[in-house]
Amino acid sequence: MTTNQISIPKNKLWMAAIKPPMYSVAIMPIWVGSAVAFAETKIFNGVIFAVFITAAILILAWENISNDVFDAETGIDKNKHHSLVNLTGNKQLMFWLGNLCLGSGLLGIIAIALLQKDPTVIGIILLCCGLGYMYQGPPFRLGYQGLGEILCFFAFGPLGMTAAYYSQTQTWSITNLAAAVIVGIVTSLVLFCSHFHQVKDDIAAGKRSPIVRLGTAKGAQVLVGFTASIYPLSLLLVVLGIFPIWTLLSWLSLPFAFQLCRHVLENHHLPEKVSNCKFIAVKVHFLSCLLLGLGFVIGS
Ligand SMILES: C/C(=C\COP(=O)(O)OP(=O)(O)O)CCC[C@H](C)CCC[C@H](C)CCCC(C)C
Ligand SMILES: O=C(O)C1=CC(=O)c2ccccc2C1=O
Repeated sequence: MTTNQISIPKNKLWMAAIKPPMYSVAIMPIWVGSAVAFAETKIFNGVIFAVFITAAILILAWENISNDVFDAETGIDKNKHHSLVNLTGNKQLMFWLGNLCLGSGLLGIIAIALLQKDPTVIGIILLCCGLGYMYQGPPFRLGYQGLGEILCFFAFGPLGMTAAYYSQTQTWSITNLAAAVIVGIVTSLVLFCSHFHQVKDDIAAGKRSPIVRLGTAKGAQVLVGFTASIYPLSLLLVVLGIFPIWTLLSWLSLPFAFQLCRHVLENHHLPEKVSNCKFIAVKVHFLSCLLLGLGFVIGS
């Protein structure tokens, strides 16, 4: 532990460990999927929406708590003072707390399936949880091979949003899948950003994150490409008549997208400066998804 790190107040470490802003990534697929469902069918069940959002938050809490548990086993988090395992010194407790969150989240999903008299949503969410486990759990640990962003895209994009749409309508939708591509990309951007400041620890632990593979300079260019892609993509979907014109409201997130790209292009090689880029990416994600969903509701 360096002197610098010792001086971080405990409450700040706890906030960094719990990562409250990150939970918007669990909420947005449910919001956008339900908004597309409302736009297409005029169906909205508030109880199912509220239960699904609570369940998604609990499932993401499991993902994050178990991430600290599994990372404690590989040693990659030995310098991460805001790891829940390092903060509590009790890996077993964290393991069971994570499982409690997963169990409670899945109970919410089961409740939705019972209300619908249809197990489809359970199947889709179990698939998402499977991807979440494969990201970090043995023997897979696919995140260590740089495959996390692909898993993330499918879990929060096509799968998560299909589950949300289905939970409202018990049908499927191509428009929802098109919106899921945007939500999936912007969620994976958050994960991609989280690697820039961790290159040294990742290499030491044998984790070949996308930034370890590409290098920080190329990684910054890839980030700009993917960030920029969501805006013309949404425009194209409007021009093709698949999205209502109001979905272009999501372009109001552009100032944060510019801030993100500029910040990472300038600081990709400076861990202490680039470390906050994940939270700028969360702002891009939050605003673009919030407004995308709103565009569907207003345009319906
Ligand atoms: C735990 C995640 C990232 C943290 O990664 P990392 O190990 O680099 O972090 P630290 O440096 O802080 O240690 C996120 C991983 C996301 C995963 C690929 C997919 C998760 C799927 C969810 C379980 C499904 C939720 C879906 C929802 C819509 C119901
Ligand atoms: O702690 C993190 O870095 C992340 C946590 C998390 O739950 C998540 C979910 C979806 C995309 C990215 C991330 C993280 O980066």
